[in-house]
Amino acid sequence: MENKKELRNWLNAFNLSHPLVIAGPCSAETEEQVLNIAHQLKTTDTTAMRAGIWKPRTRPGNFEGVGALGLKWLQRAKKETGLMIATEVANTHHVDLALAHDVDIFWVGARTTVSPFIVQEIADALNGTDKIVLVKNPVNPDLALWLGAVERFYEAGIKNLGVIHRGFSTYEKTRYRNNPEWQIPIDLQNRFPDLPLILDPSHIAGRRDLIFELCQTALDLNYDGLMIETHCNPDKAWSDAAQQITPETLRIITEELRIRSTDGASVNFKKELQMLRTKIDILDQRLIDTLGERMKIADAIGFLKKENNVAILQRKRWNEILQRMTKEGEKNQLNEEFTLALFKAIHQESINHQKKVINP
Ligand SMILES: O=C(O)C(=O)C[C@]1(C(=O)O)C=C[C@@H](O)C=C1
Repeated sequence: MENKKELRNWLNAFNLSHPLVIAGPCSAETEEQVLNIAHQLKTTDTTAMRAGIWKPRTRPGNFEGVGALGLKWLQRAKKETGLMIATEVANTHHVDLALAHDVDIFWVGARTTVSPFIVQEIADALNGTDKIVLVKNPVNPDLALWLGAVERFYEAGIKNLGVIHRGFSTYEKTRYRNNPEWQIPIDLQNRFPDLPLILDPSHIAGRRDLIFELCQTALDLNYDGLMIETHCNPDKAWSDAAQQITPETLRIITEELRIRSTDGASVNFKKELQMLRTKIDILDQRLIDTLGERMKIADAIGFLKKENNVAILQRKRWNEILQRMTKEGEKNQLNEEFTLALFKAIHQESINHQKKVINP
């Protein structure tokens, strides 16, 4: 699969003056709930209503979705409001039922994207349709697996494709339910700049107070759309209550978001930007030269260790460096996590250099 302008055709056809908004409850619960939310969303920027019909839950015993019955409610919501309808499919049975109920947008969840077998089956079941298929990132931070799933749909003849960034599982507790790892969707954009990219802030945040800032970051990174969980009574939602917002909050959020242009048009902006980028280029060059010099010293230490039969890893020294550098980092307004990650990478490279010296 190669990047091409046509990948955006389905999105361009909407002719929107704002990012695409897909909104709706985590789960369809009752017909009344679905219709109530649909009518409220109709007066917002929403193009498509989402609702989970089959819910993949981490543990058994939780609410697992209303099943096919909910598709009838979605169909009615579509008829009454004109909104498109979107749901998650996780097997071919779901696909058949969603097709039979005229669902417009099919998304593949993070737990499905990890399985090439299931993705292939779903892709084959959708073959020959003109449905929009959105592929969520896999639970693990693996861009190749994510793009591989997209490619399976592409090869199966589905041309209306997009991706949804919903964050990545981590064992460590962070402020997010799923870590955004922004670098991964940025890499994805570099490879497929025309593949529509949608943010799912609800699953990244896991809590509603982070939704706005996540959406703004996405727009600052040129995302094409947002999929936001929206409920008429979020606190009483049957699943993921903490991360859902009301349609009214959705309206406020979309009104307050600042949409950026991909490049500034004014001559002054371009001049100023060029000047600042030149400064960055100079500093980047200095950084890389400095790192090169540091590795030459690591090589020299490697030779010394070899002659004296001393181990590469020197924990005491390494911890001293880490401590000193995180303090220095803070003085320079550098986030501790960043400084640690940077120096861990430098240390690893230094060890790699010494390994080559000691065991050539
Ligand atoms: O000080 C050393 O012994 C080194 O080899 C240098 C260095 C480093 O890159 O700073 C590399 C490996 C050790 O674990 C500690 C520090």
